[in-house]
Amino acid sequence: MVGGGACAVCREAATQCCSGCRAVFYCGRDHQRQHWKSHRLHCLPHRVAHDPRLGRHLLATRDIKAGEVVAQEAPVVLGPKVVTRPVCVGCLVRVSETDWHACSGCGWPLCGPECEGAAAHTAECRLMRDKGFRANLAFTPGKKEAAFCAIVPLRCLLLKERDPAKYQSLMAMESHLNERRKTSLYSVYKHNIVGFIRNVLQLTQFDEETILTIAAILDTNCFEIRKGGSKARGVYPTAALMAHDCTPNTKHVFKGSDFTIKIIATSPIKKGDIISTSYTQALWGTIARRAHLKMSKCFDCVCRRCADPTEFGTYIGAISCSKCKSSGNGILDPDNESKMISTDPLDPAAPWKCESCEHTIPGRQMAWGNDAMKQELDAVDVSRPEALENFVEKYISALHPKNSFIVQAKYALSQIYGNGAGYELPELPEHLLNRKIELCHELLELADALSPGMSTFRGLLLYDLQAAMVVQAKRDFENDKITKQNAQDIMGDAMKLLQEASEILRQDPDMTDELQSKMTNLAKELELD
Ligand SMILES: C[S@@+](CC[C@H](N)C(=O)[O-])C[C@H]1O[C@@H](n2cnc3c(N)ncnc32)[C@H](O)[C@@H]1O
Repeated sequence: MVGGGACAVCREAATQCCSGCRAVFYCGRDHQRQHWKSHRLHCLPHRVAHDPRLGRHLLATRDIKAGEVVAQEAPVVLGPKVVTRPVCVGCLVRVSETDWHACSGCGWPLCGPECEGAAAHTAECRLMRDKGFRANLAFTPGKKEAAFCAIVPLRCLLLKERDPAKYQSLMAMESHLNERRKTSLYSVYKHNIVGFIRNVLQLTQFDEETILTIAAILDTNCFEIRKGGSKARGVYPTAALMAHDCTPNTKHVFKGSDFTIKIIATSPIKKGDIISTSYTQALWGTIARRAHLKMSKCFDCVCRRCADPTEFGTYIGAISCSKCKSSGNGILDPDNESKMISTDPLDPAAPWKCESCEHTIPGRQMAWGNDAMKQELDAVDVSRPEALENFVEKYISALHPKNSFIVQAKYALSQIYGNGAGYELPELPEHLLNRKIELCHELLELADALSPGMSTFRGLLLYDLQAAMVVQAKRDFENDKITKQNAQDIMGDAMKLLQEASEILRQDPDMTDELQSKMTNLAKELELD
């Protein structure tokens, strides 16, 4: 029981609350029973808890099944990311760098005149017009821009008058401003965000501290939104309370034009368990994930995956042991699978040691090596499969086939083969079709360990794999390589994968139509004329 409120039925002062959500109060059992019929539709299975390490977080108030909706809410504020390719400030869809509509009121990019009156944009547009400010922007094709960084902080500040309750709920969020203030990013924010709001728009009623606090609240709490052609960020007060875990038990999707977030359990969550999300990338090794979480969210992750030097047996952060690979006479043994792992993954300074010999590497050296590999992979043109294949070939022996950098390149390849322009499944040559299937199997094995259950990552891989299997089976049958029975067996297996993928992805609005038509087509193809 937390605090008190008004009884949901009679509005009298009440101290008993619903044990499911703890958000609704009752004066007694009769009114609680009476209210249950309507409340059960809204009673979500979480409550807010607090602990010294996590701060506020969400706990399950009952057992939750995989696939169940845990929470759903509209954003309190929405807008472009800090650094982004140009987007429409009305509906947040990507716009072409060279062909966009300048808002007649303030000059900011819109996708077209129809977004001139977009609700998200009207208040700031009026303000800029009143202040005589007009944005004069030019964008370079393919380049991300920092010009949009002040839009969301401005929208937050404008809430103070337009919707004080929302402003208060925003200002109550964690900011980590003291840690962030010392960073070079916040020196840039002082110039770009504080300068724009206080000097350009003359909103001098907001001091530097308030503006930077808002920027820090956004950096700590925003969800990155990717939906259809839109890329944006938004604050969702309940969803933002979810703690991070590198193997989270939820995923989220965004629905509708208001980008409502829907949080869905990816694995069964027991009553009393922490409801978690991931603030980082599943395919990064522990060094990269922990450094990213420290820099972007100001904490040291100590989750089960981070604490396990093998990362659940995947060895995704490990590298091959160079001593075991070279047999002493200068000849490399490509089949030697000995790996170096951290002696204490929660301590970045701890040495790394081979599992089979006494060879060690200082922790700092591993961190530098990771930075160097990251730079090398970032420099690869990910739209060119040959460049990615060269990267894999160059490093697969020194790293190992399931090392994070190799796996990231393999994931990019699995996306291009079968989906990229010029690499669509029906036209894919046999060797690339085989490669696609091999990559999907390898990545699925990793997903089973690192993003298990109903994660979007697993769902998309299952979906991709079945599509490739169907094309391969049809081709092999047409070329008399397999019998009709063999082909139908493979298609039957593909149908099972598609059913699982559909179960996982059915809540994703971007996938619903495609899944339905795939199921219908595959059911027809099972006939094989
Ligand atoms: C999006 S907020 C979550 C809500 C926050 N705990 C609060 O009290 O407002 C993110 C912050 O929560 C804390 N946090 C979340 N997950 C954590 C974890 N696994 N370990 C330590 N701190 C965590 C960190 O302070 C992080 O910057």
